[in-house]
Amino acid sequence: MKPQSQFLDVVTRDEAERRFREHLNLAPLGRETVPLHAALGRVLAEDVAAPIDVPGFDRSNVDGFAVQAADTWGAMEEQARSLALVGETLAPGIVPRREVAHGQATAIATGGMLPRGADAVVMVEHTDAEDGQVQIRRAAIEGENVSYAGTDIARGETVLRAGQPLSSREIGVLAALGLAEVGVYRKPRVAIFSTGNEIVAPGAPLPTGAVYDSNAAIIGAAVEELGGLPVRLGVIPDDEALLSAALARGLECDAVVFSGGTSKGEGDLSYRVLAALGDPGIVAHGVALKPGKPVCLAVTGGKPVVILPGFPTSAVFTFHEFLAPVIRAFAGQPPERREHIAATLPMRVNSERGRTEYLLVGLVPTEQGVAAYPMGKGSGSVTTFSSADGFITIGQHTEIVDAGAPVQVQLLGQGLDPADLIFIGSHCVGLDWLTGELMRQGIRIKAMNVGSTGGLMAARRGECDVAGIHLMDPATGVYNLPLLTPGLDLIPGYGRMQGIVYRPGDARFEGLDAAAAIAAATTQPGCTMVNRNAGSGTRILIDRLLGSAKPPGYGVQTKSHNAVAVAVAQERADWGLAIDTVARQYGLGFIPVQEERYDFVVPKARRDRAPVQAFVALLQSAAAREALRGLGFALTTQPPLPETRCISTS
Ligand SMILES: Nc1nc2c(c(=O)[nH]1)N[C@H]1C(S)=C(S)[C@@H](COP(=O)(O)OP(=O)(O)OC[C@H]3O[C@@H](n4cnc5c(N)ncnc54)[C@H](O)[C@@H]3O)O[C@H]1N2
Ligand code: MOO
Repeated sequence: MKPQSQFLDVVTRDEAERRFREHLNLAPLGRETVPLHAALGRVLAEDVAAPIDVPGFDRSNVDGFAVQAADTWGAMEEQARSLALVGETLAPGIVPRREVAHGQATAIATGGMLPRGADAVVMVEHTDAEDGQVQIRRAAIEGENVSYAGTDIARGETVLRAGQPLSSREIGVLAALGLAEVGVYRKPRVAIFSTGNEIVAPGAPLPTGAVYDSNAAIIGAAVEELGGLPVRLGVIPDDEALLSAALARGLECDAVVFSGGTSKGEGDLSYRVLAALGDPGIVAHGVALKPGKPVCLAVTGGKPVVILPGFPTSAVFTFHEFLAPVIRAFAGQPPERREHIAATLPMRVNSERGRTEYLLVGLVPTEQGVAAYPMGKGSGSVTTFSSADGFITIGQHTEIVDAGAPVQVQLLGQGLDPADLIFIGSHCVGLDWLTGELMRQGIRIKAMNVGSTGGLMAARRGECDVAGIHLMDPATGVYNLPLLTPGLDLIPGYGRMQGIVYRPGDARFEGLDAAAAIAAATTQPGCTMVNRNAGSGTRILIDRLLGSAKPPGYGVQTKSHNAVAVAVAQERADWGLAIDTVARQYGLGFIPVQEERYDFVVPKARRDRAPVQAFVALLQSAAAREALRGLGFALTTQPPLPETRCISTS
């Protein structure tokens, strides 16, 4: 076997950033003029000084009569002052011709231009006009109901400054000044592509073993969010000539970013293509970061060129860490303001020594403050980044962060927006249906899938409203109920039939009952199983069925019903245990073994919260029961009576 080249120079995050920025000019790239209607979201490239006064004349704010205030003094309801009308009506846009002298008044509309001599306007409600006279029934003071010229914006005043992002409000100001176009920073053009023979553009069919290109979509949208213009070059196969050509096209833009093939494995060509760049070329390849270790940073002729690791979480993190601030600066956007909040880690976390680790977390408000749940699905996950609220940084010298440790969470969005109802526990498509219905009722839901045991722990700590669990007590064989502790209620859920899954037509299983199928599975040579993780209810059932037998594949411990089904469908294994709803999804054969209970644990202290009650009511509704039955779950025919529906332990 040919020796693998290793990362030659793994540097710290800060050192990588220093080297990268040393060769970049973090300033706007240039400016252009755009019409006002195209200015939304752009960044002003120049200070804007008002070319006119706004308003441009002394303006009446009401419909009424322009007067000299002194003429109205002493006027009251029962003691009106009579003024002579000058015989002109000042609608908006009319330039007054006649002066208002002592003892006179002019009819004026809201927005009308105040005539010479007048210094106040009396509202029409406080007057009566007839025969060329107006009776004033309320006194006015000088300036009453008048906006003087330039009070809103004075000519020459700097109203907006360079660097100001333009929202609808600023655009309104520019329009009020009569500006039809505005000078903004030009958007940096960022070339984006993905590499890998296995990467397929969304919309195309997905061959087995292939992966949809999520990185280019995430990065393209992020570039737009940062004020840049993505130039999408698509998916480039693992071919050095094609990659070089894509890079050359990319370098016509202001920056180039692509993902995959940086970790120096077989077929990882990306960094080799970058190695041909000079002035100065690659500045860092390998950063002591998790996720993101294989990120490769280069600069050529002042243009940043970055290879992101292929794994989506790693790609997004390293993009935001290194390239996002550069794109912002090129676009003239102000630097990002990063908000932190203090939280507590509910469970122990192990970290890799020698790498600064960014751990994505979901935040849950509790009585004691905020709990930060690790959302770790690994660097390969696409969903972690979108469902996390923030991340904590674990220093490169820390190996363990204990449960209960205080942590600082860097928020990904603006502020913490707590949900109305928090589910922590095991995932189930039945629960997906229920949460969808609750969301339609306007209830904001946060759901974290951490497994049954994690959910039960969260409920015990009072960190969730509802934990969906399916845990068998090994001593009694009873699901869920024996595991309750004081302070928890059990809301009965539904039954999920567990059974042996196999490929339809497999003569080793077809037509057998559970006992015969297990006997066949453990005696037929080469018949391979896929196991479940220790601690799961399904694993307990598997071990009961197998007794002392350990067939091939016993050591392969997947973490979900879906993973079992996929392994069997794709022929990495011949049989396993999963629930029938999942078996049906994957078109597998199914031999029923035993029903498991999927129930809901609710902390008593949260039982009376309106969203919890809405959940319980929904669960017991006829519509929900019908829908759950339709999904293949087992429900008792009669819902339990309200008094008995919740089984308490205290
Ligand atoms: N022997 C070692 N192997 C690996 C190391 C290591 O140090 N030694 N580092 C690991 C780390 S850390 C990471 S991160 C990954 C990154 O590897 P690459 O940048 O070379 O990425 P690929 O191998 O091309 O892909 C990884 C993974 O991501 C999927 N992928 C790629 N592009 C996309 C895309 N555009 N959209 C969605 N998913 C994508 C790809 O199919 C792979 O599954 O390397 C480790 N290995
Ligand atoms: O850096 Mo990799 O991103 O640990 O998975």
